[in-house]
Amino acid sequence: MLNSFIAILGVVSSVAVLLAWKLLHRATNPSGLPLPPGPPGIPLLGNVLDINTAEPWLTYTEWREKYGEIVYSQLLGQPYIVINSTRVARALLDQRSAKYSGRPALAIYKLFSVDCMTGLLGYTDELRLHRKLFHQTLRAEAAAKYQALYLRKARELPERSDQTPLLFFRFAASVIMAVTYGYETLPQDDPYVTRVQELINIITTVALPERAALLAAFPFLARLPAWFPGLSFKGLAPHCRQLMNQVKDIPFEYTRKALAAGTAPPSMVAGFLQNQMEHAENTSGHQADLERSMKDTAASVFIGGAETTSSTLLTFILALVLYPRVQERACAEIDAVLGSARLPTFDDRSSLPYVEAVLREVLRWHNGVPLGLPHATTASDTFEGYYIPKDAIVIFNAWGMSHSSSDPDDDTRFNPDRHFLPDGKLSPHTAFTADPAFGFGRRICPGRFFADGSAWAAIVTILSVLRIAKAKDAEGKEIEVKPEFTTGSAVRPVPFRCAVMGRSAEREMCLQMGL
Ligand code: HEM
Repeated sequence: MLNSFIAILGVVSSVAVLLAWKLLHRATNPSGLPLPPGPPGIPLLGNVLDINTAEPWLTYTEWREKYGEIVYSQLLGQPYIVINSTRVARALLDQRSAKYSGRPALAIYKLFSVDCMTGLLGYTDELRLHRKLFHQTLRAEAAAKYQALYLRKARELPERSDQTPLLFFRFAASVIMAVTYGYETLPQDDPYVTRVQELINIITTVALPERAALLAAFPFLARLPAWFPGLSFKGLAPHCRQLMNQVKDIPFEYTRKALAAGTAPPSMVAGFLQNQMEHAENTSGHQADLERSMKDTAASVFIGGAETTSSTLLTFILALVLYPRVQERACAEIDAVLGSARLPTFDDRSSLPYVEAVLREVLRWHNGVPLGLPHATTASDTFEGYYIPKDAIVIFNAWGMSHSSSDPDDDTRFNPDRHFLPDGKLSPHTAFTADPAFGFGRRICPGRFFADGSAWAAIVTILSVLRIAKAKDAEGKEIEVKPEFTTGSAVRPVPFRCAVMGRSAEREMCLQMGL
């Protein structure tokens, strides 16, 4: 339906938009330099029909073979620059971040009221304020303060291991809720967690890039009713707006009340509110604005962190099922360092390099946001003889960057050994928080240190206490599992069966006794 609708609109408006685009393009390319190479496309639609919409990163990786590390394409008149190598991403997104840190202002975000989220803001003062608030709580040294919390929550995982994959979302959500609002989530059916989960489902399945491109090319569509052919997805917008408000307001008010009652533990929001109260006379003029920004930032922590962390952990379990030798080696390393009667802590981290390599490999093998979030140019630029227009959407193909060796079979293999140098030391170049999966420049993921600590705590605890294997059918035959992932802008393994068994009675005892 969406494709046919695009086609109809395309025929009607192609000539006008094509001419307008060409005029605009000529006017903004005074240098006469060529655009980066890319697929030819057809009038108006551009390259819409060339892209594998389920797994666009595969199309972009193919384009790398044909056109190179930087590719120009066009969707419905909107210029897209695809960056296919870390070399070019560092040169443009890191080193020229002043021009490459915008985000596309897409009508679909406004329609669903998610345009206030940090990840979707343009490079504005508001964004800088959000990032400052993030930095106070989530920078490397601050995130390290939560290690005890990560471990406490991770140690609840084995007890409830029959409930994967929901379990991992709840784990991520409960750590994030504690850090952001000082709120302890319920083990099941927590009302806040359920709302965020629903909101994330809507955002990741409805706000698809091709829909965004459609609304960007034809803004009037945002005003047409949801019964209009091809626009049924708009029917979810009112519910999404309502959810968004609840996700921002309810936990915020929880922390405010807890603070007033003197029962609030330290958290991002409690710290902010305390600071507001202490400096009320300085902030009175813009107190309401500041509070709105804090609400948006806090909700962005949850929305940005919960799904990404939980999909990372599900991918880890999938890797354990598919690569039992990796699991054996990681467990052997843990047993050799810990002995049998204690659980790992962050003090053990540097003595567990293979576990570290497993964590890095999870992100390299299949990260949950294969194309990251799109950047946008805020000024035109030239790079290696090519012209890059202003207001171009710039996509970095993080998946392609970690699948770029000369041996594609090796790229698709889960192999933690690739993170070791020949002398047996971990490579300094593949640190978890430096992975292209976290993005680049001024928009790099501010939650990466948090993700690093919480994911490490979860995987080392699971490896210490549990053994994950293929599930068996009624006849005792192993059920085969394929490494398949969902599609959309945020992905996770498709549901798969696995067997979860205890592997150390002594460590389980430690868990039960809270040691
Ligand atoms: C493995 C887990 C994670 C992955 C793979 C991931 C990935 C990303 C990526 C690719 C971006 C966009 C970067 C760019 O535009 O260059 C991003 C942005 C963001 N992430 Fe993460 N992230 C993860 C965990 C987290 C966590 C745990 C949090 C919060 C605690 C978080 C909060 C955010 C926010 C707020 C942004 C928007 C930043 C901005 O637009 O300036 N992320 N993340």
